[in-house]
Amino acid sequence: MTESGYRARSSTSSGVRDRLVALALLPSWVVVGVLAVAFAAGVDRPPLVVQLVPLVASVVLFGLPHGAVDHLALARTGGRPATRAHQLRVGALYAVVGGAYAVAWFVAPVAAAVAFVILTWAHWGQGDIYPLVALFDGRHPHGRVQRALTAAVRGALPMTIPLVAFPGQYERVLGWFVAPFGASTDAIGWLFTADTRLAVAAGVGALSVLALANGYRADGATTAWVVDVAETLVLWAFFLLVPPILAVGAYFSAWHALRHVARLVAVDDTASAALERGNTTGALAAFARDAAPLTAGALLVLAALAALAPATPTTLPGLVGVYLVGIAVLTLPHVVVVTGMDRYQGIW
Ligand SMILES: CC1=C(/C=C/C(C)=C/C=C/C(C)=C/C=O)C(C)(C)CCC1
Ligand SMILES: [Fe+2]
Repeated sequence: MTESGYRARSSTSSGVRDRLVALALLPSWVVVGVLAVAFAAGVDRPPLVVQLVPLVASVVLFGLPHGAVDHLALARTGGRPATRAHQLRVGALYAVVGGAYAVAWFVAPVAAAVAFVILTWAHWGQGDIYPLVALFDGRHPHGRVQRALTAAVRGALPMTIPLVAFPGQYERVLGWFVAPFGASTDAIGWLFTADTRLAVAAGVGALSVLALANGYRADGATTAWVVDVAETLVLWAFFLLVPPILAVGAYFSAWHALRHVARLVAVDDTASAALERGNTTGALAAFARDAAPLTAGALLVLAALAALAPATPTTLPGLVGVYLVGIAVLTLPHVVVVTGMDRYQGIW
């Protein structure tokens, strides 16, 4: 255990840490940075099919697969073998928790959609704490309160800044979520008004300043704090400038999922041994092998959901909407697993 409370596996040597930064953080900075600069420079908003490319790609590229190792991840993080009984327990968690949430989409689609945004806020925020704590000096964010503050900010950026900057697109995507279940966004029209957006911008702005200032006050200008400031500013710009379907799709795979994949690599002996030898492809191949069967399984869940929805969509945006509802159902149990990993590693 380190001073930060973070418990690394013994295999997470500093060499592996540097390679994890190169594997997971550099690509995310490049993707987010290049898109932010391009749209700041006045690139035209691309047609919808182009904006959908990252979301469609996330079916096989990091997005969907990042959760498909949950049956192994928790045991590995705890340093225990992922026995068949353990895998069945994780399967049961998915069936019960995911199943209940799937039913909720049919019964109360608008509430389920709002809950999905809040769930993603929490989960994407949670996902950004591990890399900050584990891959730098371990001195920021320090302690539960600071970590919760940082997570609240990180999750808020992808879920609220698009609402501030692109309310029409935001409402449209929420419409894709609920249309297959025969609902519309009329009941939550107030969310997209100028007053609400101003309040959200002010609230998330204040939260960002508070989290970074409190981090500086408590921990000083450590490497992790400097990275946190830079990432927070870049993500603000990214979500303010880049059309949200493109931005959220790119963020999902290149930022959230890739960071989780790095974490999975660090707890897997085969993958981290490959990384230690400088074999990044080998590490990713080990992840891909572990993730392949249940990525295919998740696709079956998505197909079942599309088939059972009262108004199965036939357009690409409509299908992407159902895909994201499927992701919602899979994310709730995934959050339970990741929270377990967080606890094993002393994050919370
Ligand atoms: C696409 C999109 C949206 C929502 C995306 C969500 C909620 C994605 C969740 C993904 C998860 C939870 C992945 C698993 O880690 C918004 C913000 C409504 C509007 C802008 C475009
Ligand atoms: Fe995740």
